[in-house]
Amino acid sequence: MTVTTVRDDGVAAPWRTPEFTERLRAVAEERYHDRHPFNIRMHQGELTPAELRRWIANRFHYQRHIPVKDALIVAKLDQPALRRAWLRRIQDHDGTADGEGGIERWLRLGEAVGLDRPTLWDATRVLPGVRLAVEGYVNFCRLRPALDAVAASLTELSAPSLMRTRIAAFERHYPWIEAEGLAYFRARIGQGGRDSEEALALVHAWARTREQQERAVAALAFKCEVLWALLDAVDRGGGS
Ligand SMILES: O=C(O)c1cc(C(=O)O)c2c(n1)C(=O)C(=O)c1cc(C(=O)O)[nH]c1-2
Repeated sequence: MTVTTVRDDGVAAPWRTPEFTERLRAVAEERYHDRHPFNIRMHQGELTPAELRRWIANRFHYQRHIPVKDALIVAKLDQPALRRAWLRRIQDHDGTADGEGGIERWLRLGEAVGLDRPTLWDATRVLPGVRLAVEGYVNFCRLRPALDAVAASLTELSAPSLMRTRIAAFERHYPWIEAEGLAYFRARIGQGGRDSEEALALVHAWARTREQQERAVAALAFKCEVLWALLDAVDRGGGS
């Protein structure tokens, strides 16, 4: 039970840092897509090759838009040090030259399951629900203040643990996928841990009032829904 302190002016006092952190972590854990039935089936080794290909082709649509939404966040930052830190995320995905970066690693994952690059880039396999979920996330970061957009990225608090589970599941249940194809997930363990700690520090610095703290928690809940809706669409399937 948490006690809500209301000040004399009737405005709820801000949560102290440990309670605020606890609330953010609770959302990132309890509503995270590692609990989605599709991910559970993936981890139990129950996905068919066609289902894995469907997930990889549709998740590419998310991956290719992450640097786009990060560029929208950079445009909201007015300090060189903040922009420098956030620009590194774009570099993680795009690399500094052709043949590098997270998008390249995801394309190689696609090739490891038999999806060629043009098929991933032309987006013909992208399901309507996935398109909407990704657009919802990009537009959220376009239209909301930096606090909300950065707080939404905090799903990454739970991502490193999911990456470890996923790598173990792929090695055990889907040996037909070459180990080299899993490089994307291996790289994300370190990147996700570092990104989420940096984002958490920014959210703590910027959310000074209870209203701002509640906005941050709501932004994170929204992002959990984006990831959940994306997997709902992939789970349901349809199309090729
Ligand atoms: O595979 C996943 O389950 C997963 C989840 C998330 C996430 O929690 O948002 C990201 C990623 N992967 C990812 O690869 C990634 O680059 C990434 C960036 C972000 C973000 O919101 O800025 N989330 C995620």
